[in-house]
Amino acid sequence: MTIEQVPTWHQPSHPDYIAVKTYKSGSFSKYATASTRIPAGTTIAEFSTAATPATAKAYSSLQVSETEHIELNSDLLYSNHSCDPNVIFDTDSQTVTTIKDIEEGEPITFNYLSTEWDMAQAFKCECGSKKCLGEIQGAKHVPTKALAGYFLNSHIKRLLEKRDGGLQ
Ligand SMILES: C[S@@+](CC[C@H](N)C(=O)[O-])C[C@H]1O[C@@H](n2cnc3c(N)ncnc32)[C@H](O)[C@@H]1O
Repeated sequence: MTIEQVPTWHQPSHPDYIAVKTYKSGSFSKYATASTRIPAGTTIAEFSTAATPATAKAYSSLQVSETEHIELNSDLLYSNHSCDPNVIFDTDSQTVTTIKDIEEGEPITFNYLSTEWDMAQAFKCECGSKKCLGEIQGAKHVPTKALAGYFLNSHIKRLLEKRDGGLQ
């Protein structure tokens, strides 16, 4: 298992929108929540500000192109995956935007399959959504039709097209 990253940034990094909470003991127990009610369509962060190139993909990195990964170096790291997410990480504009109204205290989640092709560390999803996809390993491991209806970043669309002709 990849070692958890010790925060090197000033916390909280995005207090206007994000409060980090802990929900269990042990590894990977932190999660980002809304520090206030956030309406749909709100850009809550620009991740280029603090991000640095990742030397290797890791549980903490975000894939931003077919070959590049970054470390976010902010509380955005604690955004968990959901198969029914409420924000998108747009790697072209390098912004995080809400796609639903999010109530104060609600987890901030995005679809890791929208950024990650073949993850360094797979996990069994605990999002609890009715449409939960189960094991999350990256878009490479998911049938194309299961990704229909999700926001996908341009590099994931290109990789799907190379794999099997794109969304069908
Ligand atoms: C970038 S971290 C997200 C923050 C993480 N919860 C933490 O405390 O560092 C990604 C890791 O969080 C866990 N994780 C994220 N979303 C999850 C989910 N829906 N179900 C189970 N584990 C999840 C997995 O261990 C994953 O490798």
